[in-house]
Amino acid sequence: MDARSLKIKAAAEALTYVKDGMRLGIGTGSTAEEFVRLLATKVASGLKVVGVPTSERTAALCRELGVKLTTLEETPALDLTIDGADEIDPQLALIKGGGGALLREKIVAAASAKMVVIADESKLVSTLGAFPLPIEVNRFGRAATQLAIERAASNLHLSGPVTLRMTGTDAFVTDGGHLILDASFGRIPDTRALSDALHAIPGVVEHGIFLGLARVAILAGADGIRTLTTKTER
Ligand SMILES: O=C[C@H](O)[C@H](O)[C@H](O)COP(=O)(O)O
Repeated sequence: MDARSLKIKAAAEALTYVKDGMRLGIGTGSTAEEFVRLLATKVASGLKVVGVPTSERTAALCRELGVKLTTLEETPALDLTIDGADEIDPQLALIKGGGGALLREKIVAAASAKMVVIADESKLVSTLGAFPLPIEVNRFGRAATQLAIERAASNLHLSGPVTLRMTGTDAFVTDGGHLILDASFGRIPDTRALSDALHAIPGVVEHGIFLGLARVAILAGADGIRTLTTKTER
């Protein structure tokens, strides 16, 4: 089965969590887009939901397909967020931000009673970190912020290239107007320690380690769907 078919399978399973009247957080990325497409067909046949999109890209797709949107200002508490991930560990810690949407994704997930992650099973890893960690930083003082990130990582015995994300010859700019540094630290044994250390650096807006947010992971593979849940969800 090809990668897209697996994403569609995971997205279809996630749709079973969506109930009439729900306030949804709607993720970003190729897997989340498959979810939006399936959601839109349900909406067309009468399902009533409103969604907060986690990126301008997702917002545009929702508008195009007729999924009603709201904002966290109008709707500050959400029932359910469905989103993809770049890596998922067995405790459902995540790396996100491969598409640069990590800040809005984390705000939306944190505003939701439940977050369900959808992915193909290749995203499941025993320890996070093979995927370079996206770190969103303010444009001001970027080099100083990068140095502080490298020092904080070194204190945790982590090292590796930290590179400014580019699109062609220009720096990639997030929906919030910030830059992304991709940190290739390799395995991150203590994600909480790195998360706390990064949050303590002025200039770091947010990072792509998601802890304690996802409660369900729907993983599609050649043999079917596997659903992982956190202890609190069982
Ligand atoms: O910033 C982007 C998001 O965190 C995506 O959810 C993540 O990169 C996974 O994307 P995809 O489903 O395309 O692999």
